[in-house]
Amino acid sequence: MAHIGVTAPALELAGVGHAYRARTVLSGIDLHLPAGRIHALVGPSGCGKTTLLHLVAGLLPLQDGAIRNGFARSACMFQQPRLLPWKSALDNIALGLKARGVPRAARHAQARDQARRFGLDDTALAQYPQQLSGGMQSRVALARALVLAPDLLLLDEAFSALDVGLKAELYRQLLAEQARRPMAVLMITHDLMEAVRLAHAVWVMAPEPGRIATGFRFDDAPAQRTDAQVYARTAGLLDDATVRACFGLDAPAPAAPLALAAVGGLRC
Ligand SMILES: Nc1ncnc2c1ncn2[C@@H]1O[C@H](COP(=O)(O)OP(=O)(O)OP(=O)(O)O)[C@@H](O)[C@H]1O
Repeated sequence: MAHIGVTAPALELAGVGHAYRARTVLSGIDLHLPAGRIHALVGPSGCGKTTLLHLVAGLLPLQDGAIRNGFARSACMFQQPRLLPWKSALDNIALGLKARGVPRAARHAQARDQARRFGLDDTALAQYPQQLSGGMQSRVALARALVLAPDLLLLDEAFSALDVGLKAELYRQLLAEQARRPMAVLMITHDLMEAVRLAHAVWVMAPEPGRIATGFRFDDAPAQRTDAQVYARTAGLLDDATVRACFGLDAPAPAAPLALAAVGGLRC
């Protein structure tokens, strides 16, 4: 893997591309994610978001460009909780700690601690994944990622299968965790509003081949954002001609375009 010369902990992508056989699905992706920031990559289905995240996570070999992950500890959460069915919720949360060689009593104590912050009590922790609701399984999956105290968290459509109430709860928990212990988060989603709610920067991808078409910065703390701000900013993004083109939407109505800057957004 090629290296890029930077010193501060950051995730750096330069000119990253990928092809499946002869088909190029990603081209020329540049990204700089510093510590303590949340960046969202949004784009239509099939534009290569998961491929990009898998390249960052090292789950796919790098073909083109350079990726430098300057963070010491990374963790991932996927759309499917991917829990081990033969292990209790507690053991699932403690799995990564076990892989790191943390002794049983210590890893269970850390896992319990993390689980409590996510509203998982001892009864839930003793259960096996198939005994838990989908929402509980997602909490276990997020706790399993965060118990590792990652300084880079990769989220692949982690919340997209959840109902609105549970989404809001996991958003709160993620942001509370970030306030407690700042980490960089790279999340991919096709939900523009989720990106606007959680991220400091939203990068919008165009398809065929997948590439970053435009980006927006929101400098306020995600945890402080009100619903009204999130709705207004999402509407502002949806008013942008480049964003609309990326999602295959018609051109915006000519009347009264919403100035994104008026609701605290800046084009990157
Ligand atoms: N293993 C593979 N072999 C061949 N083509 C693949 C493979 N994985 C993904 N693709 C194709 O590459 C393109 C990008 O897929 P990818 O899953 O990265 O997109 P995505 O933006 O995450 O999509 P979605 O939002 O629907 O999950 C798609 O056209 C997909 O069909």
